[in-house]
Amino acid sequence: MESSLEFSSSLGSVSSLLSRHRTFKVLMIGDSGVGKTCLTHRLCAGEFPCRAEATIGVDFRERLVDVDGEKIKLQLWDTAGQERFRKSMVQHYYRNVHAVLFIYDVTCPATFNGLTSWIEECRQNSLGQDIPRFLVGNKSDLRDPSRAEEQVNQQKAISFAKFHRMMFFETSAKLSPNRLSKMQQAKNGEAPFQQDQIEDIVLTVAEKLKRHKTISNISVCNGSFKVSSKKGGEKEGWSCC
Ligand SMILES: Nc1nc2c(ncn2[C@@H]2O[C@H](COP(=O)(O)OP(=O)(O)OP(=O)(O)O)[C@@H](O)[C@H]2O)c(=O)[nH]1
Repeated sequence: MESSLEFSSSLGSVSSLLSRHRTFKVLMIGDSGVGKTCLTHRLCAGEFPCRAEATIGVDFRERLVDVDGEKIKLQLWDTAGQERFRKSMVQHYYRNVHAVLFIYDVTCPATFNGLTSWIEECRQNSLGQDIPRFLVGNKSDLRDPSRAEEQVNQQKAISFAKFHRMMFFETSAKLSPNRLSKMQQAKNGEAPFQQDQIEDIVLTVAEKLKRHKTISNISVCNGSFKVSSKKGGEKEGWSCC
């Protein structure tokens, strides 16, 4: 009896070990309105939220990814872009971060120019080039070739990413590349520029984290926790899926 109990308890611990996975904290940062919340939804749940409100404090979503047979959990921290909603949370944002996604809006150069201050804030909180960092230009569905000079030039963004040793993606949290391509082709009669799939971003981040050598102290857990998920006032101009 005793030995069968021992056997079943060791089976239990084996199955609990098998169901375990490494969890990585990934910070989503950038100016207010660039689409951090929508991208987080899209990356984790595969959909564009019908409503988007200003994030207060922080919200997070998780996504389990299989990388070469290993389950990797990405815990995406959707931070507040508005200073008044992030003040008290900054120290929580930067604790035990494994990767950062710097997000800007391709139709709003001010959000691209503002990236240096986000990089500086990371540096001040001891997050430098030693962890994987990614640059993501969002809202590519809103690109209008006839107004190219009012938008963020893709080559400029690529150079910026190279300079800061980041991987670069340009994408849309709202529309899939296939739909975008057809729409853009119909609109301009020209080939659309390369669009990155949302799924490529998820897999690239997970793969980078799995293989990253300098990341130590990675938490292994099955559960999760929540700091705050309050959302603030509705933003003007949000659109429905
Ligand atoms: N067309 C288009 N609109 C988008 C896209 N991503 C987000 N939006 C819209 O942009 C607005 C802001 O999106 P949010 O995700 O709330 O932006 P945020 O960066 O989280 O903003 P804060 O919480 O204030 O930091 C909303 O109206 C969204 O519907 C996109 O890829 N394409």
